[in-house]
Amino acid sequence: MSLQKLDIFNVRNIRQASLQPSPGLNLIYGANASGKSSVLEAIFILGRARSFRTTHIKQVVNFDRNDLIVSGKVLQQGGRSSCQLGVQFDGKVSEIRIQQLPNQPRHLLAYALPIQLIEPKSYRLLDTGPQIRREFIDWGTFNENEQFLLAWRQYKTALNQRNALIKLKQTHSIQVWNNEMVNYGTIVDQYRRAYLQRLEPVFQEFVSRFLGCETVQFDYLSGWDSGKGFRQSLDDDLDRDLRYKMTHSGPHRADFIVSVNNRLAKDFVSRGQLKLLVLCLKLAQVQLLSTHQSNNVCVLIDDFTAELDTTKRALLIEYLQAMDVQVFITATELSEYGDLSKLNNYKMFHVEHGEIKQA
Ligand SMILES: Nc1ncnc2c1ncn2[C@@H]1O[C@H](COP(=O)(O)OP(=O)(O)OP(=O)(O)O)[C@@H](O)[C@H]1O
Repeated sequence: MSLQKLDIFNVRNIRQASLQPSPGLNLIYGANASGKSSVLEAIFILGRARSFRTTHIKQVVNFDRNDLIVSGKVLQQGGRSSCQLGVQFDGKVSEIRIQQLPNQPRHLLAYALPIQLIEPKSYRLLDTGPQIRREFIDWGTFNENEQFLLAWRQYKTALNQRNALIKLKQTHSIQVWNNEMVNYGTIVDQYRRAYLQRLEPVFQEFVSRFLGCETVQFDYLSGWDSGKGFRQSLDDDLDRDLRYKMTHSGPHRADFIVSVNNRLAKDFVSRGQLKLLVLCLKLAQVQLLSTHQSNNVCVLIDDFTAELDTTKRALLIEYLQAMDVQVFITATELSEYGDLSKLNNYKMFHVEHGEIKQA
């Protein structure tokens, strides 16, 4: 998969731009506030129908306009087929078009253009609550296996029904939803565990390259008391659930822990190491997916590498090239990535006051 053409209208300070990116590395460079991150934001919108910088896409629309459009052509199956994608926001609602068909669901967009984003806030993956780590596992599991989404949706439906009964304190039919939750929740749990098991050795490889000979380990927490099992936990939790009007046990409360040399990573590694660990986690996901389905991910790296030293930056570029994925990376100076002339398949785009030109 690679984005062969990208058209942007009214995304932040970019009024209109058209790019034909390289299927390999794309370096987006320019001064501060020129619009580099906005290019990445536009690509993210094309793959997710939302922004990664704001919860309200309305803020992304150019100040002087009422709507934004991002469209693009994605080459699939090594260029044997292509798919036309479009996302339009008219100030009130977003519309997704796939192959000119209007009102398409978000998950089809996400499958057509899988995006891995690495940006300054990514370090939160190991530093804040579990929601962001569940999203991390689910991104990988979702892209690897379409069955995961089906199981997850059935689980969410059962959870919502159970929560509705709990709020009304109507417990007579709660077992029906407990059964559904256990059934689909167990499937979700198995997919996630299997995914993390495959990811762990790939992560270890990246950690060895970027951080040295540290030993890393994942521990997945299912979201219920493992000694009791899911069903028993639901039964035992009922009083507490009724009191707090919510279901406390289940894969919606899952988490995973990253340990380095048998210690909880977030509690003892330095800020710089934490960022490198997150980088390794994200690269491991990309590597795993691109082994599974050739050239399958579009990687966006925004303002993340500023804190990496020159050697690590060069290493990053080297691995990204070896993975054969499409990459968009922002930089204020061209020299930040050293001598790029030895690379194959790269293009540079200069951004100035929202105008983008291939350099
Ligand atoms: N809705 C909007 N309409 C028009 N311009 C906007 C809007 N939102 C933000 N801007 C402006 O767009 C410009 C580009 O922002 P962007 O974050 O893309 O720049 P950047 O090149 O990534 O900067 P930096 O290197 O500092 O991160 C900024 O001047 C910003 O103030």
